[in-house]
Amino acid sequence: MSFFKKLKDKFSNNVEEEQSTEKYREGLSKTRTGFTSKINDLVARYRKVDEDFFEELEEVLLQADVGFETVMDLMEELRFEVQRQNVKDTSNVQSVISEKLVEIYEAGDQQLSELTFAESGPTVILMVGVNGVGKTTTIGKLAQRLKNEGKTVMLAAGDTFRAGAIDQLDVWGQRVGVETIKQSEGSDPAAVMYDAVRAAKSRNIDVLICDTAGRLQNKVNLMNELQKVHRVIAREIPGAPHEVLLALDATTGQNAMIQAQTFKEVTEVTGIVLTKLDGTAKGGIVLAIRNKLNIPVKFVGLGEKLDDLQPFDPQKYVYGLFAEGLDHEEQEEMSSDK
Ligand SMILES: Nc1nc2c(ncn2[C@@H]2O[C@H](COP(=O)(O)OP(=O)(O)OP(=O)(O)O)[C@@H](O)[C@H]2O)c(=O)[nH]1
Repeated sequence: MSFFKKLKDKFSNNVEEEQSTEKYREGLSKTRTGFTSKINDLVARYRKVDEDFFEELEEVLLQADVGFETVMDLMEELRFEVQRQNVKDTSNVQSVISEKLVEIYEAGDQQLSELTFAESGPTVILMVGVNGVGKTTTIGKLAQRLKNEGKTVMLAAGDTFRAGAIDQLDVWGQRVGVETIKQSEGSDPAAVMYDAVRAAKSRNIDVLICDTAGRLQNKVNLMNELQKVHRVIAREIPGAPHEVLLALDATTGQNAMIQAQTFKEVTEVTGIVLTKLDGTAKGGIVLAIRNKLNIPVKFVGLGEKLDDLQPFDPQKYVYGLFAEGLDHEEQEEMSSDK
């Protein structure tokens, strides 16, 4: 059975999983036009798997922001696998590429993409990231998702620096139907966090999501502010924050990688939310992040709608990358099963 057929089977008995897989397929359509279609061209042009084919494939992967080291690893494994399975025809290479991409992503701990929750009392999620990457939107979407799961949620307007950030978060809170703890613009973010943590505890809130300011201009200031916020939260709830999620804009490519490096240096990032993956043709950045930073991608933004924030799933991701690259035989195999 082909890789795609196995995946499709896995998700087809569950409506939610099927919808989520569909979101990936829709959200990755730009990447498919930019990256997957180039692979399809390559496959059509070469027919035979040889060294020239590998070299061109390497180039396509590099252009999709997959990242140098990941591409090198992938190419080495592909060469090995193609030989082992005696793949001669390029049309069979896609399935091998897909399998390897998932394998590379999943190397190590597979549970990493799940959120960590407190065993008792409020779970605190700290959202960090520079302005404009979609942090506020992500907080709103995440609040909605957690609420749908039956959890009580509260927001903390910790970005007291950027004009309008507090109101913007508050609007999201109202839209989702959760309370936002806030103070006036320019107030101390640590004081907001203190109020919010106390409120979350006294009201038995399950998850408190805290916004923070994302100024990168001054690394020392950023570090001081985040450390102070951390300290205040941890003093009120030992073990908190349970997650520090870094929001990165997928459309900014190499810049996103640099931001991740900087935040990694100033705070302990536990997961990445990769926003606007639907807005880039270079969706390979997911793999580069995993390989280069060794921080799990926990969520991906696949559009502007509330339910477009999806937990990251490497299998659905790879399905989204190649969804329309299935050959005729595979498509027929799948539709005859319906
Ligand atoms: N297409 C798409 N747009 C997104 C996604 N996430 C966020 N956006 C959009 O990106 C824009 C900026 O998001 P905001 O949350 O407002 O971010 P911001 O207020 O500029 O800055 P921060 O909150 O500081 O990050 C908004 O128009 C969002 O709708 C996504 O996954 N896909």
